[in-house]
Amino acid sequence: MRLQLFAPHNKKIQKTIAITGSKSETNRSLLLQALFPNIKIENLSNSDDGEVMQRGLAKSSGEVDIHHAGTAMRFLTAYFASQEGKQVVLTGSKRMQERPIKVLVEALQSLGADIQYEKEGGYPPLKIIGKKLKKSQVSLPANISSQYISALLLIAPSLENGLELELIGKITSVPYIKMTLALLEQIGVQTSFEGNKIKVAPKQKVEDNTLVVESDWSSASYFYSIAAMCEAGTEIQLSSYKQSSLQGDSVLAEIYKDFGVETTFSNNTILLKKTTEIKSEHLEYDLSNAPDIAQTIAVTCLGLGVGCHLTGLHTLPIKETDRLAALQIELGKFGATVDIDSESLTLQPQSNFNIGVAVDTYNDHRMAMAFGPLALKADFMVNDAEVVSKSYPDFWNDLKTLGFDIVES
Ligand SMILES: O=C(O)C1=C[C@@H](OP(=O)(O)O)[C@@H](O)[C@H](O)C1
Ligand SMILES: C=C(OP(=O)(O)O)C(=O)O
Repeated sequence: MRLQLFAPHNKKIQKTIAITGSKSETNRSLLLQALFPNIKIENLSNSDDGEVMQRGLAKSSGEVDIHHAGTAMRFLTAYFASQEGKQVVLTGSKRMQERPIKVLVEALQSLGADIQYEKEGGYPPLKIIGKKLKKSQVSLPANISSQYISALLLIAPSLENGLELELIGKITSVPYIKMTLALLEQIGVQTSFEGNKIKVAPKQKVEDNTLVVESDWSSASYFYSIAAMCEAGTEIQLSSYKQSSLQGDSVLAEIYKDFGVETTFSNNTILLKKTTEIKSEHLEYDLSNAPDIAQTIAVTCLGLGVGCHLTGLHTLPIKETDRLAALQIELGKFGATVDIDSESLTLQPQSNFNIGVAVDTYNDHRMAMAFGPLALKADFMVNDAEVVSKSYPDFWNDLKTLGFDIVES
């Protein structure tokens, strides 16, 4: 589906949007619920990634296909490996078969797991024969994806002696590891994270518990970008959010102050207010703790004619697509000058945009959603716009609610 996007007539937007639960919290909560069935979950994500996780957890044999969902791939690998009596082939989309999983597989194998590669070594699909894992100590590299670490931590309370992880190298995407530990703590599991060591105590049963998933901050990023590109006086209210979030992407509230967007928290909502015009001509952020908002920020900067230097982006080449390469190409279509290396992106400021461009999305929901707000500055098209369903199926409808004119072309 190709969509043509046009800006709202009124660029002083005043609207309210309800966003569903964080996909990261959802997929962790679902796994914990599979281990401890007396856990209840509220405000689940309605994303494809949440759905494939639910379907995967319901299976105990045959093929489990998690499509593009990185968290489902990594979390289910650990889950099935530790479930005696279950035997599956865990697979995913063509891209998922290019996303590395060796670090996690080797860590699980050293704990005693039976996992074999069905095709290329180091990559899905995986043949997993579930076993009772008896060992409780493992070391693994921490600089490639935090999802390997979260996957191990999530199954840790169900292992007879719990788990001790030693993390090697610089730890990436740290807030996601802390989110996993916080959810374990919420269900009564003892954890500690000191230096490069994480410990999780075993737990056979947990008290009845309801995990209330906060709405998705990565999804909120697109509304920050819209607010930043709108006229002063714009107010966009989003629910349901907390001031003390488990999601690292809540750093948006700080970052977007630089773009003239103030955030007010009240009664489980955030109000994004565009107060002032941006003053800087060049912005710099280290996004190693919040990699999923890199595309949003790059496009906001393009829209506002601001230059930026984004660092800490070393995980972007192994996400849904190589996001650094994809950004360089697609920002370039609007006339932008973009330099990339293996962990950073630099955008030069510019004031005119090419119009009528067709943005390619590379099976990456965030390529589509990050560019969406740019319709406030230039009419353009988005190819394969349905990709948004990976994390935010209602995205285009919510943009229409804000007054964007969106038609299929
Ligand atoms: O644990 C999680 O829920 C996630 C961790 C991050 O991945 P990396 O740790 O691979 O950067 C993030 O990009 C992804 O969208 C979700
Ligand atoms: C990187 C992402 O997802 P995952 O790794 O879970 O596929 C994302 O949603 O931006």
